[in-house]
Amino acid sequence: MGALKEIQPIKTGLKGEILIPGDKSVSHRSVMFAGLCDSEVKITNFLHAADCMSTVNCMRALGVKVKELDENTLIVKGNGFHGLQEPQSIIDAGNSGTTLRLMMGILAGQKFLTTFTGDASLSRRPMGRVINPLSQMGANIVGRKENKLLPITVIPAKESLQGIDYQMPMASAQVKSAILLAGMNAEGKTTVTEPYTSRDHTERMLEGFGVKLEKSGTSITISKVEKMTAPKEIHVPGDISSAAFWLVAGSIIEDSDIILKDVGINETRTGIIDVLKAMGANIELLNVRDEVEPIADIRVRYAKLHGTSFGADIMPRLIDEIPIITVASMFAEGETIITGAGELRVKETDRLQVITDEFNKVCPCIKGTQDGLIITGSQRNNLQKAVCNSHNDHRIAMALAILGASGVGIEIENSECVNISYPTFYEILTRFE
Ligand SMILES: O=C(O)C1=C[C@@H](OP(=O)(O)O)[C@@H](O)[C@H](O)C1
Ligand SMILES: C=C(OP(=O)(O)O)C(=O)O
Repeated sequence: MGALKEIQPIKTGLKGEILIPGDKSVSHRSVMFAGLCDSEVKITNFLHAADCMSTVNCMRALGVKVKELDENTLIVKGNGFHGLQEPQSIIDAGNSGTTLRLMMGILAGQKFLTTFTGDASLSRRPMGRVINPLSQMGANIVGRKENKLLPITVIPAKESLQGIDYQMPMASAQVKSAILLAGMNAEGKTTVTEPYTSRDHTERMLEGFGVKLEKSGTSITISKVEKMTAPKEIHVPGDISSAAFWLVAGSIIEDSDIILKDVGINETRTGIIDVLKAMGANIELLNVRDEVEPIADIRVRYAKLHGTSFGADIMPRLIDEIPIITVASMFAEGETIITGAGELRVKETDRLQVITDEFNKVCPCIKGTQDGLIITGSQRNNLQKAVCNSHNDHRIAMALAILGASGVGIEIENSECVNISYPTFYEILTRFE
């Protein structure tokens, strides 16, 4: 059993400012894309967390130089678009689905062999969703359980990859990105179409690297690329998925009035703000500015929340925020009904199952459905101090911590997994105890 962490209830409202650490999705992509260029790229506000370090280690194993100037500043120097080199050993993608799935796309058209492994959680997660379309393009990728699970080996394809027109069965930025990245090494055009638009960091950032994309509705088309041109510097915006914990804490802890600094507000990620506002939250965007991604400071003040309903259409815009939205719903008046969230079953854990199993120990008010949750609210005075298990899922651990801090305290087993996406999370939380 990993570390047990006790979280104390927060007695007064949250006040002051919180600087939100760099976006995980953008951090991954910044190292991957810079590593495909031949000039030095400086990456600032890089998220120094375990998942992004899996990507750094992976790119290093492929011959890319990554220097850490300090914890959050990297200098990346690749060997050009055709300059990746065969790794000398197996690459460990750790806990990171984004690392593994996007790298499969980058490696599908390479002329050398790469084998991946990962931790127990990643070894359970479905990889057929990427291996199938890449195989249709001519890639030769093998894995356990009929090419569905880690360990996975990307074998050099006998012939060049061919573009495809692929209708994705689910909205997933990782699947979309893997296909687009493979499409950069494929003959002809590669088109992906999603049921709903997922986060578009890959598309925006590739454009920033001089790659041309055509967009139409939820379809994106890419053609073969010979060279990517790196910007000199990439500034990673703050991660709204990390800000989400404070958006909810500030909304449900009485007397709170906080400002979350430098948060990315790309509209493919801001579903959490829309849902909290629909629940009556007091959230204001300040100092909105535009870089490669739009950024703002976000002011959040305590408000009386009420229940809401939402489903598949907004899900890709808040996919990682369901655990913390569940906490908000437990404090809101009335019922919250979440549908279209089946993808949560294939994250670091089956998050729908873990939410019902663990949050109900604090207050039995959540019913799991096949693709969602039904939460009975107004539980502020019905919470018990329980010992709950994160199941090594970082977003579950942080949501449990906010649930405890906003109520009567909590003990969290396997608490250290916050290092996957937000290593300073507990440090900031204890500032308010
Ligand atoms: O592309 C990305 O950076 C991510 C996409 C999402 O996964 P899916 O594409 O599997 O939905 C999200 O859950 C994950 O945290 C990061
Ligand atoms: C699902 C997540 O990440 P990944 O798929 O990259 O492991 C997450 O961070 O919640």
